[in-house]
Amino acid sequence: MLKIPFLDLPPLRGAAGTVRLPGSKSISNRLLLLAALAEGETRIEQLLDADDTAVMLEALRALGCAWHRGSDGSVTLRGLGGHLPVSAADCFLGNAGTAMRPLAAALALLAARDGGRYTLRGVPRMHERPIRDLVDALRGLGCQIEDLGQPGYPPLALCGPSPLRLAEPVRVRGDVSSQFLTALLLTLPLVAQQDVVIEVEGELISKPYVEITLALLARFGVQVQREGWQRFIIPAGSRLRSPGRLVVEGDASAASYFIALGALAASAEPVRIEGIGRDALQGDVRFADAAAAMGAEIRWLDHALEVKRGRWPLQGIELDCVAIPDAAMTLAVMALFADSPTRLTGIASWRVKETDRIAAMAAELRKLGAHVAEGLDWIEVQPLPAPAWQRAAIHTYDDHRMAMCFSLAALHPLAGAQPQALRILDPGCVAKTFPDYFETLFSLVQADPHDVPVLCIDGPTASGKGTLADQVAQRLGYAVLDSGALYRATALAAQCAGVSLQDEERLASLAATLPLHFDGGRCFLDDEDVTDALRAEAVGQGASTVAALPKVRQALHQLQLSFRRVPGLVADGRDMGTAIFPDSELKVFLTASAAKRAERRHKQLMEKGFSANITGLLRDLEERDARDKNRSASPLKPAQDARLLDNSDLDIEASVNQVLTWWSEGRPFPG
Ligand SMILES: Nc1ncnc2c1ncn2[C@@H]1O[C@H](COP(=O)(O)OP(=O)(O)OP(=O)(O)O)[C@@H](O)[C@H]1O
Ligand SMILES: Nc1ccn([C@H]2C[C@H](O)[C@@H](COP(=O)(O)O)O2)c(=O)n1
Repeated sequence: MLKIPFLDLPPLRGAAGTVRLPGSKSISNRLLLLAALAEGETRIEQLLDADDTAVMLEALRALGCAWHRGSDGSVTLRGLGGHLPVSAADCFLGNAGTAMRPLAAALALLAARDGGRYTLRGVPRMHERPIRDLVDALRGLGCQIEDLGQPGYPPLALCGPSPLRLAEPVRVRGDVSSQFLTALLLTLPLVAQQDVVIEVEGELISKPYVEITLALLARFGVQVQREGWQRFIIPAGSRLRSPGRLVVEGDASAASYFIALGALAASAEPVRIEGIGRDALQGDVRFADAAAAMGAEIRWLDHALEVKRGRWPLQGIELDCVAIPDAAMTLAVMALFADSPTRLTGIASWRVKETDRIAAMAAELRKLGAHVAEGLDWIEVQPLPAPAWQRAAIHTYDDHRMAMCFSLAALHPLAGAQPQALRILDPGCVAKTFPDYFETLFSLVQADPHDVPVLCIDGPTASGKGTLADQVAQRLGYAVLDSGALYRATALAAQCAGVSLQDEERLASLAATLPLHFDGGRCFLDDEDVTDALRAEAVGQGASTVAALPKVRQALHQLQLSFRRVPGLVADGRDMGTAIFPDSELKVFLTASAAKRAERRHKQLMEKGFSANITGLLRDLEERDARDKNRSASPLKPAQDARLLDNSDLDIEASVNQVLTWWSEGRPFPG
């Protein structure tokens, strides 16, 4: 997961491969609530593990529901059988509408029936998201609900006891959010000693989400009767009973980004999306039909779909999106790649989501250069001609879907536009529903290696290159190449195989076939973790010796180039800027006095439990400097266009900030 202020996506030109979707948010949070309220134990597999489910799980724990996570990621909940063991709790629900609405209903009804006082709060945006229609419906039933902030919005207190009035139909508006109806449907079985009737006022939106609710209630033994979409009856005696084990299907809204990716960029091999298929419960799966209408070639399978580019350019569509409100955002970005306008209607609910999505979408599409018109419940996007694409920093409004759908704009070279970086601000907001979204995207996309930015940090031993490279890479969301580790691994492998450090041929063949891989910051030769062994001074000296051999350097060249992958690379070594990535955007030559470097290395070795003598270290590093500088093959020296940074008197943070300042200066973004 990327917790960084911005992520620069390089221009992307293709896509292929397989993505396994995270569990559906809507299904996950409905199942969590049902399982917590039901009789019996429920094991939920492939539950979404993201911010919105985390706040739901924490709230359930605060309400007395015991649950545990298995090693396979499943969550098992011990159902409360409709009775809360605590009479008071304060629950923080972040910005999770799928937690706030049904919990408000459940706690209001249970407090009315059994007594108690429960409070529900969220982030500031949650306190701007209307809940009045649900609160009015619950008050109509006799529930006591206190507005703790602005009336009609969270935070709320749900209090009781108070007599419930279940004889008359409960009326709820259905034209703002279907979640109000869902909240009542999920929770009224708790008090259904008699038939309970819900009547919907206004035209119900997002009906497929209500279908999910009804299907999941059926899995918990409650068969809701309905007359069209206006009247629902929860039969007397309904009880929530655990079905035991449930599997969450993949998130259909999240699938939309990969369907669009396939439609835009998969020309040879498809993008295969696993976790939903033909019989998916979620309405957003119908996004695939909209994508097909724009030109995508889609193959439906039982539990997957495969998407390729069909018609190109895409064609604009006019679509009532009332049934696919979340996924519809992706269509607005696809519209840029079409040859006729796209008009999306029936999206009034966008105004009250994580942000005002109509306003946000229009503002950010305009930053890219698009012509956009908007109304109360519609948006119209004109195709973006190749020369009109602008370099932009996309604001994401703490809205995961803004971040995910705008990432597709990095495919602009496919529209013939000038390749340029696209900045996504606050990319970590995807944690709400898809914490690994960007990592997943990177595993599927293709870029021209020369478009993938590289930041080189070269310099003498112990100057702090590795430390600086790691921290800069973390702040940019980029990968790291510790090229010294490749020479160190060659020296270590030679030592283990009894190969002389003068035998250039054998050393080169060892280097060319090194069984080396990196995982979670650790370095492995075959299956052996050699991270610490590589740092031994003797191995460093051996590395310096083998690194002077041209054939060894040649043997490691391609391996180093292969680290240049989307979204970018920070490479540290001696010749990153001079020999391996001479076209890199920023080359830093990092130095510090020999005395400072010896001091730092001494401290570093002592901390790792190696014995070391500072005078010996100073002598060794001066010897190593001399060998690295004076060898004929790629000697240690600053590239002509390198920035020099002497960090003898700079701490790590100051060095990192200096490099990030240089980096930002070199790639300005408007706004
Ligand atoms: N600016 C700094 N101020 C103080 N200590 C630093 C600074 N930069 C790095 N260090 C410390 O110096 C030690 C050596 O740093 P590091 O391992 O990053 O150097 P290096 O240049 O990558 O070395 P090598 O080339 O041998 O791999 C580490 O313990 C690190 O924490
Ligand atoms: N690009 C590189 C990286 C490293 N070396 C050599 C020089 C060093 O003495 C040795 C170990 O590197 P370190 O881990 O200390 O950075 O490898 C090189 O020649 N070129």
